[in-house]
Amino acid sequence: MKYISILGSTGSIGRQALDVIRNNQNYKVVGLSANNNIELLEEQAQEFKPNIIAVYNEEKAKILKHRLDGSDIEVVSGLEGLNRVATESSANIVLTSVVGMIGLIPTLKAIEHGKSIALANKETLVTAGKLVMNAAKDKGISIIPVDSEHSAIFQCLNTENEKEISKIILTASGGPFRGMNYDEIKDVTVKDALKHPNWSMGKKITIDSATMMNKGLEVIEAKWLFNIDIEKIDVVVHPQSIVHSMVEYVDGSIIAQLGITDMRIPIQYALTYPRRTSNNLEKLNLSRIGTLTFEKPNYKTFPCLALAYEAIKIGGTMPAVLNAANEVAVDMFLKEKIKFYDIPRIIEHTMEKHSIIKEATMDDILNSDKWARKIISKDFKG
Ligand SMILES: NC(=O)C1=CN([C@@H]2O[C@H](COP(=O)(O)OP(=O)(O)OC[C@H]3O[C@@H](n4cnc5c(N)ncnc54)[C@H](OP(=O)(O)O)[C@@H]3O)[C@@H](O)[C@H]2O)C=CC1
Ligand SMILES: CC(=O)[C@@H](O)[C@H](O)COP(=O)(O)O
Ligand SMILES: [Mn+2]
Repeated sequence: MKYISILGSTGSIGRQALDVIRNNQNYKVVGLSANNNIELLEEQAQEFKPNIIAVYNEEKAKILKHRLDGSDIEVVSGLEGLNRVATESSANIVLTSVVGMIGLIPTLKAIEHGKSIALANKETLVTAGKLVMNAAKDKGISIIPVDSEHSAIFQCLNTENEKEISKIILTASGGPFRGMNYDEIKDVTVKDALKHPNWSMGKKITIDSATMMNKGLEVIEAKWLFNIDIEKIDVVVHPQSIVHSMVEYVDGSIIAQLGITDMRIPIQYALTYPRRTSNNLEKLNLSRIGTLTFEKPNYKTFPCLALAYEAIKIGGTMPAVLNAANEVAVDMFLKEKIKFYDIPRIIEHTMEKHSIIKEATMDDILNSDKWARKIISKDFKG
């Protein structure tokens, strides 16, 4: 039996993970968490009977605590609450599926407590990849990727010699605005940007896919996860999202992982690794799909992808600044306070103003994140 805590159980990944667990008798849920959605969290708690649940929002936590009074489930709140769920003593694996850099500290705490990590929260590695991977190495714990591209690469690397890799090729759907030009995209609405062609996901990552920042964040995530030079990470647009990513070897062979667009497959793989288990999900029918196509990304129309490459090449605290600026800008776009191309404009402006710290400590990273958020509220919210 494996014991799991899920950070962000009410989100898209969290809900799908619970669905995987419903069909897998080898898992017992011991911790769950949400930000605000206490209705769903309560339902999940009643079904899975964890030892502890965390609600980030203090007021909502009080309400849920009152409702669950007399039950065996402990209700905790705030960042401290997330840390408690991440380090719950009976958990041996933690699925990090909160959105945003709020996932960083609980993930680190889980690592420090020797928990295996099933990593969906890409912002953790984007902001502090070096420190997080070093902490995992020191503790001898594994980080198994959940992000579909990284799960694919992880599977393509299995059994191969790392020295023989010539590059990693991340596939990108191109998002809802693939093939369109600046004039066609500049006035898009939030509703337009939330129409991902292939995947059903949370709002923040769906906007990231539309700007292609998602692929930029994934390039950085891949660099740290697979310990590979940024020059060896390529992006190719693959509108069908069937090839989840590829690894090219020095002899010219490319190994790819293919599958339907259902996150329950990489989630299940991360939970059952190194074994594979059967499930009731639809199987990929290649003859029905017929054609798989590939094209170059358009860095001009999607400047966020270029900004992410720039941030990781600069290194130090810059990726944390890129990430913070992106989180704030996406939130402003979702609230209809800014237009689509203001997202890369805000990120670029914030990166230009930042004085980077090269050998960054965790405090440097957290302070740079705070600095970026403050600068944006000063320069753009007036
Ligand atoms: N969805 C997908 O298919 C994929 C997602 N990912 C990555 O996985 C992560 C989660 O994405 P996704 O599931 O789509 O996101 P969602 O927005 O659907 O869910 C986010 C989860 O995090 C919780 N949360 C949000 N803010 C906070 C906070 N401040 N403190 C504590 N909890 C918080 C939410 O709680 P509440 O419900 O109460 O708001 C919810 O449980 C992201 O990093 C994303 O990039 C990676 C690959 C695919
Ligand atoms: C499902 C998943 O892993 C997402 O990150 C997805 O890849 C987003 O699609 P884009 O390729 O459009 O960014
Ligand atoms: Mn992905």
